[in-house]
Amino acid sequence: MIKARDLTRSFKTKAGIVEAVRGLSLDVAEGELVAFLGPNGAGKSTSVRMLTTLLPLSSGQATVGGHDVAREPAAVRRKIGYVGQGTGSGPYHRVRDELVTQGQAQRMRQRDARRRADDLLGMLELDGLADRDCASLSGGQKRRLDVALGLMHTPPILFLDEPSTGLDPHSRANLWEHITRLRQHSGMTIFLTTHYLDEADIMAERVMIMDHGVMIADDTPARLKADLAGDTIRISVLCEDQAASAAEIAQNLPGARQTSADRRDVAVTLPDGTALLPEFIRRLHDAGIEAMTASVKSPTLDDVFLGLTGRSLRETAAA
Ligand SMILES: Nc1ncnc2c1ncn2[C@@H]1O[C@H](COP(=O)(O)OP(=O)(O)OP(=O)(O)O)[C@@H](O)[C@H]1O
Repeated sequence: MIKARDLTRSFKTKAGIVEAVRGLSLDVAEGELVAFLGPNGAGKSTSVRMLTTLLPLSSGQATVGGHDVAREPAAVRRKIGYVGQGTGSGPYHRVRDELVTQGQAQRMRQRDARRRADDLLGMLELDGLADRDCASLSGGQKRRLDVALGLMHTPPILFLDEPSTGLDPHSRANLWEHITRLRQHSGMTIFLTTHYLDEADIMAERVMIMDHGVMIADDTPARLKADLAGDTIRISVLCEDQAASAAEIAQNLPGARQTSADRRDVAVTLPDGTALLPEFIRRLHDAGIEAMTASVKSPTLDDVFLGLTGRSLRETAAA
């Protein structure tokens, strides 16, 4: 559904050339939900803007919905819905009118646009708000209207650029409930950029991570976490002088990657912590060391980014 090969995009600025995207290649199959992650300035929006025909490519090639983004931009636009960060509705228009106007801009007949608007209002639970001014909607309702606007022409591919930024956790969950339901209903392909790592982890079947204009990882969240981060077992021992021996035992566990000892606490990162914890406790016991506390922590996508770059995505985003 989406295919890109060696996409590049640079910008001329007063300070020199900014290479925002440097040789991006990706494939997204029909019906997939893919999340695009990366710190600020990684090149995500530039990539999405190229794929959605909003920005010309510097070089490379991309097809979306079977059409070349550079040579057939109008055909691409018919195949995609785009919900950007600042997309939106005119504040003084009524919700249903806004949808119908959008449909007509997409060359739908008025009758079809009205019917589609009513369907989407129902699916996104906005039907009670059809006659309200857009300006009076809550943040969550507004985002659902943005999604409805992007879907008026029934596109098979939906680009969502940070759809839930600024929403409270309840509204985020609610938006995702609706997007999931729409997807089950229509089998849409969804390309999502988000700053919320938990959102990407839970919602996406595949995660692509960008950094400094290049793709540095592309896999399912589960495989990324198992291959690039791993579980962390933490134990505490009775006294500080046992910690170094405990760390040595930890380092010899199958697949152990990284161990650390801090006073009475020892941590080890390895592929399957839950399965290896009893073995670790047994080896400690054989060496005359008792674990006073023990826990296993599953990795997050932030641990994956940290493993790849040595930086935390959360902290980079906050900075
Ligand atoms: N029109 C432009 N002119 C000059 N530089 C630009 C322009 N658009 C983007 N850039 C630069 O290109 C790089 C990538 O920006 P981009 O917006 O694609 O990153 P991003 O990953 O989407 O970041 P964010 O998460 O903050 O939205 C940044 O260094 C940015 O400053």
